[in-house]
Amino acid sequence: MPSAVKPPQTLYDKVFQDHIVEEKEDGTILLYIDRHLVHEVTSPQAFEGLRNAGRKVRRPDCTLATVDHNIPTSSRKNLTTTAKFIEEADSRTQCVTLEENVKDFGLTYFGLGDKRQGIVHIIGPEQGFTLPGTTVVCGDSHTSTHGAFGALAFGIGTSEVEHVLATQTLITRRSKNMRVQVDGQLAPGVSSKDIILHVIGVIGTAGGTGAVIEFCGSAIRSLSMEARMSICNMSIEAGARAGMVAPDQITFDYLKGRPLAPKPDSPEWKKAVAYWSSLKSDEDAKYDIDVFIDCKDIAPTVSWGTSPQDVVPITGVVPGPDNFQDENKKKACIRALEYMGLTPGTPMQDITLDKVFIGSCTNARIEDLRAAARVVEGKKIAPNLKRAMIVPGSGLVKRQAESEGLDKIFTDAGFEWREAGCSMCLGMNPDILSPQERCASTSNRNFEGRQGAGGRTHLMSPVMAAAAAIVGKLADVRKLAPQTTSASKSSPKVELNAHTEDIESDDDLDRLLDAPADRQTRPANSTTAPSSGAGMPKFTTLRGFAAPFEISNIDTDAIIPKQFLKTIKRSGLGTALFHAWRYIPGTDKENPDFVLNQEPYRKAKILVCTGPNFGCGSSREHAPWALLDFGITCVIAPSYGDIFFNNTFKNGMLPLIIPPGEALNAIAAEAKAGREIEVDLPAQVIRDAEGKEIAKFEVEEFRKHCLVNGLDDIGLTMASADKIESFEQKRTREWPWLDGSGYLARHRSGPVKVDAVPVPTTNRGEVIKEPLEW
Ligand SMILES: CC(C)[C@H](C(=O)O)[C@@H](O)C(=O)O
Ligand code: SF4
Repeated sequence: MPSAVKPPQTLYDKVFQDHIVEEKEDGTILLYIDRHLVHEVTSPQAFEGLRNAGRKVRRPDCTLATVDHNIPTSSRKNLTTTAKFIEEADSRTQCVTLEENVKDFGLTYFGLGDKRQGIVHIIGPEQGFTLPGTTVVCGDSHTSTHGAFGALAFGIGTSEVEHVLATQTLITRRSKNMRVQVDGQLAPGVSSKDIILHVIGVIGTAGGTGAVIEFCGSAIRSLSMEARMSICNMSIEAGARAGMVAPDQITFDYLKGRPLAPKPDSPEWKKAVAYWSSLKSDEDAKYDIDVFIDCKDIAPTVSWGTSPQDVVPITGVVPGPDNFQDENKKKACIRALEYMGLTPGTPMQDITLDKVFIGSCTNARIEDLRAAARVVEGKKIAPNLKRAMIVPGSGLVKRQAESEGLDKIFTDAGFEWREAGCSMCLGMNPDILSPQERCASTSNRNFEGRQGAGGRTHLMSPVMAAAAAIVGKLADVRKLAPQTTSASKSSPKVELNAHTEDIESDDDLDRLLDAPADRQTRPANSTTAPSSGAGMPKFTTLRGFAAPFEISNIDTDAIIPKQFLKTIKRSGLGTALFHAWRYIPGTDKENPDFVLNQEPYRKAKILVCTGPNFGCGSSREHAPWALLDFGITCVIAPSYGDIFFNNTFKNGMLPLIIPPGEALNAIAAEAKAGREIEVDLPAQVIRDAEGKEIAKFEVEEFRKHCLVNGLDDIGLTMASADKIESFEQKRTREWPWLDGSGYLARHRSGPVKVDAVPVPTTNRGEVIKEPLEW
């Protein structure tokens, strides 16, 4: 008798299914997390929460931490300690706090003095920490990058960081399945960055909302891992929860020999490859959304506006409001043109630049630097440029590039050659744009003020940024380097060898990686900041003024700009809320035109947005913290960025989805008239000031239950400890390579030796001589 036929599954379905610890009837799922990456910006409040509740990190062996966002990218020649090296006080505090936390909780950490340090989404894959079929999370929206390995990887907020640290699980629900199939051959000068910019141009920044995108098709299959990572990286800009690519031989070749991957050709490696090979979508698998793209329609692409969907081919012109049908889009276009200082109809190639930035977790891998260097070689950057920077994604990328002489090509051309970090991608460190400066950037976000208050960002690929640097304007790389074939088409070898720098003995390893176990139970610091350990405030009925907003795609950079992310507390962010809009630029004077500076909205408890996609972009939980601190506990909008949506619930706030139409208009009308409204969560209705019902709303049962009762997620999950434990036993049996066996084994009795340290070689196979000292 044939066994019961299983319905066809997608890649996402398979990985998700293999991580379910517990499933409730209402669809709430406790999901096991295999890999947790941690950085300095989104973790301090999470560790503080653990301390306050006297909790430990459940799986230090599955957790890897580094500093990347805040650090200067200047030379580290004179580095002695982080505390002395970082001049800016708040940045220093965040980095030093992470150092204390990794020591106290016994975590593996790549600090400033470690050549493996780098952007969190670059070091995970580089070390083989990211593996196919795993669940990977980080308090960072671009965690989607790791989906390139066939991992289910997504960004989370700080409350969820704390949840994962404490329980190694997350409470979640199934996402929709979306397929983006890209077929054909990429034309010369066109790379994976152009694919993803083009896709976002087609589907929009809310196109992937609520979905996990599987990228497939002949063009995707031909891409290297680096190129696939650039695509999955920007799934978040397409509004998706995550992006994934089915693992294949290219994936396995990339992973072979990485320190944290199973040892090459061992029985474990073979077992892992067999499992990884099964992670393909079944032929008849169903997708909720399907998008087909033909490579012949993709040209080198650049952004013109302040949203990643504002893209045109480099041969195009700046669009105007007449190019859009939708009223929201017309308004967004007018606003973007004004911010960007552009006139409709201007040829893109006539736009003059001030700065060029080649870096970020999208495009700072070795392949990106090689491609850019090919365009730049033997040329000089244009004299009108004030600054052109290359910021490698990790210390290892930097070393590899230097061993190939790429640094020389760049510096000869007039570029600065920097140390690894996030740098001008978001400018939390000193690398920023001045107001009105215009930058060609290989990063992923062109939001207002993203690279510096008033700064203007144009997104593009590394070869296009390199071409722009030479010309001094946005430029078509095909004119400059007609032979440039897409680097992304080349099938990769393991060229960037992973090192275990400075570890020569077991003692070194202990020094670097292991904190004594007793440190983990350090008593709680006293603090007034709320944390999940302290429980959540209850939400039942809320009556108050609602502030009306008509803007689309209000991103979390706008809700709270980067300069306010340097806090290690959750409180006190109310004055920073909508900072760039709320105050006259460069002053602390209120902008009288901004709604929250007007009566009665200074006392608003609710925010009503008639445009879609509220809270898109970064995972910063500082956005709900700022709203909360201002006094806003409920947001009403047609749709949300996924991570922001989650983050609000974790803070006892209610984000309501009300589709465009009569009900939303009625709420907005009450808001604009300055009349109070009432949000009744138990009854799921909204009433006007007279008590007349003006809208009904849906809310997930479990979330409602937690809000109404003020329940703490972590406490709830801890009650399922036995289920987590038995899931872990199964995991050890079926996927033994997932118990951290590299730097910090879970059940180690003595120091762990790091196996599989390959000899570093250049792309021509020549052995690199050690050491390249700073
Ligand atoms: C700081 C962090 C929360 C943020 C993110 O989640 O994306 C950052 O990496 C960004 O790119 O804006
Ligand atoms: S998007 Fe930019 S700031 Fe965010 S992790 Fe990547 S490099 Fe860092």
